[in-house]
Amino acid sequence: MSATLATPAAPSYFRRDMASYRVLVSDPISDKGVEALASHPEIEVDVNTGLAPEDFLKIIPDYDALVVRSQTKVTAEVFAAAKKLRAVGRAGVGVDNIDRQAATDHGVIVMNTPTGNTISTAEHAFTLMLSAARNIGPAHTAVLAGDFKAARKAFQGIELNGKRLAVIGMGRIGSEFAKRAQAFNMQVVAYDPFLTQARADELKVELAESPDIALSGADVVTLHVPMTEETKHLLNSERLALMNPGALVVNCARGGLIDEADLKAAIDSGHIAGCALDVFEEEPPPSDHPLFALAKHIAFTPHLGASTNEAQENVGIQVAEQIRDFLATGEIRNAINMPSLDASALAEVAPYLELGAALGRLLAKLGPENPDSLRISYHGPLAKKDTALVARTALTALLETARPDGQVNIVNVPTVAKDMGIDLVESTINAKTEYNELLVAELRRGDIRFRAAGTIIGRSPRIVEIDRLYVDTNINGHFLIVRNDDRPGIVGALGTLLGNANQNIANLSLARNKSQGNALTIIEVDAPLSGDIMESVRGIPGVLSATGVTL
Ligand SMILES: NC(=O)c1ccc[n+]([C@@H]2O[C@H](COP(=O)([O-])OP(=O)(O)OC[C@H]3O[C@@H](n4cnc5c(N)ncnc54)[C@H](O)[C@@H]3O)[C@@H](O)[C@H]2O)c1
Ligand SMILES: O=C(O)[C@H](O)COP(=O)(O)O
Repeated sequence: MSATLATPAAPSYFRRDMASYRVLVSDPISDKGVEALASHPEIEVDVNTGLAPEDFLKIIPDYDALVVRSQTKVTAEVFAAAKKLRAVGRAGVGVDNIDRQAATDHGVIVMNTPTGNTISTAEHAFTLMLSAARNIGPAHTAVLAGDFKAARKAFQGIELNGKRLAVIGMGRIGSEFAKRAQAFNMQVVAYDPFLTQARADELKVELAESPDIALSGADVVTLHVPMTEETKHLLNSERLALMNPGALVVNCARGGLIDEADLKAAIDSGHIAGCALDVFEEEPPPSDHPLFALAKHIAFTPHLGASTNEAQENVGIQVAEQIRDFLATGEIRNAINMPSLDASALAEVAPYLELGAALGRLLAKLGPENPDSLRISYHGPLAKKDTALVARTALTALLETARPDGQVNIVNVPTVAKDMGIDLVESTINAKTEYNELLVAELRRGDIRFRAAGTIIGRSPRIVEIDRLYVDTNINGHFLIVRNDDRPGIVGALGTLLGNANQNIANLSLARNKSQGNALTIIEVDAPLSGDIMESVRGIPGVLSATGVTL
């Protein structure tokens, strides 16, 4: 399963220079997903599910990417051990089993597949609501046990027609649940901090301004929010008390959203009729879980919301394609810890990513030490393009000089820069420049400022300005950058010195600062310049400063 990567479409800056990638799939995903990964000639896939945490820790250092569902716990300890890891793909929605901060700190991108299991999960949640309302589970068990007659008396159901349904979390799954409930003639009220009145109108649901308002007088509540510190135990005894007597609770999102002890107490008190749960605070739940003692209006499933062939094929293939494309081309889709950049946006801004990296490396050599900010401005039509990663790329290249060996990358660079006290400031400027589009990078320490700029000519990035002097140079190669008095003979002396040192000159760019009587000379050479050559350059009369830079 390994060979050489096809011609990369992405900027080299996003890829590591390596022959192949190893991907570990540590939770079961569909065969088609595994095939989509393994079909890439450069990707070697190992499917190794159900690993004990200590075994997982032992093998994770060998992998460049990891694919999980909800079982594998990708903790800070895992990220610390996973020195080669660049990406974690979640075949599903919830990422609460992945330590997002640790991933970001270690420069690992985390992606999920947000849409692949929406319908299956909404259908499952809806099925759970119907089951609890009509006692399907307990009645089924009673029939099998020969208690047909008794069960007909015991299992009086709840009709949903006309009942008030509170949907907490009106995202993808919540919205699909609401549509199905409307087909059952339920009155839907929704709470979601990101739900606009226009969207609520479009979905024909009542918009509640708070969870309490949504729950007040509700006959059923269904939860569809992510599990976070803020949403933990969002359904507790106070909120359950707001619901109508005889109400039902449905949860197909995450167990921790409900205080299970409060729920049990509310059911025991008779205020809440029952519950339908696909997820539990602890998974698997203990077999003597207090809620399992209930006899009526209950429906429990073992986290099956996304477990259909259709959903698993969707998320398995999606995650495989996302990881494959990220490793092979740098394309970023559905990332949760950095901006995404799809294939067409990536193709459009790829030359600017290369240019941003070159400007970052240049400023690291020529700009002030101990900078407090890097300012990136986008001029002309570039200002309207998807530049989200250009500034990150420039900042990464700048900081890489201080933190080599892959310690900083486009994922963790905001955190690293913050720790170093460096602000990244971006701006867009519509005013015309000499160039159609211009990318300007300026490094500052207090009042000291140093800037460089570049543009794209054809498809080639060029540096066109250094320290406000116009130049024209390539962005890759070895350069001698000299500040010198603006008088005859200096360029000749530089050429002679380099010739004597057997250094071939590939290109030369000159810029004169007439008002100050000095000039900037940029000479591209075939090989890096040694310390001795640099000393000799600095010794040429009229040379004010000289720096050797490899971009
Ligand atoms: N049981 C399963 O197998 C299964 C399957 C898929 C998803 N899930 C869970 O369902 C959750 C929802 O999935 P989705 O695809 O609809 O996600 P989504 O991102 O489309 O929707 C989540 C919504 O919750 C809202 N929200 C966030 N905090 C909130 C709060 N405090 N109160 C109210 N709303 C809040 C968001 O604004 C968003 O609209 C996931 O986070 C996942 O944990 C479970
Ligand atoms: O968040 C999700 O996508 C669901 O909880 C599905 O989890 P699973 O992939 O472990 O079934």
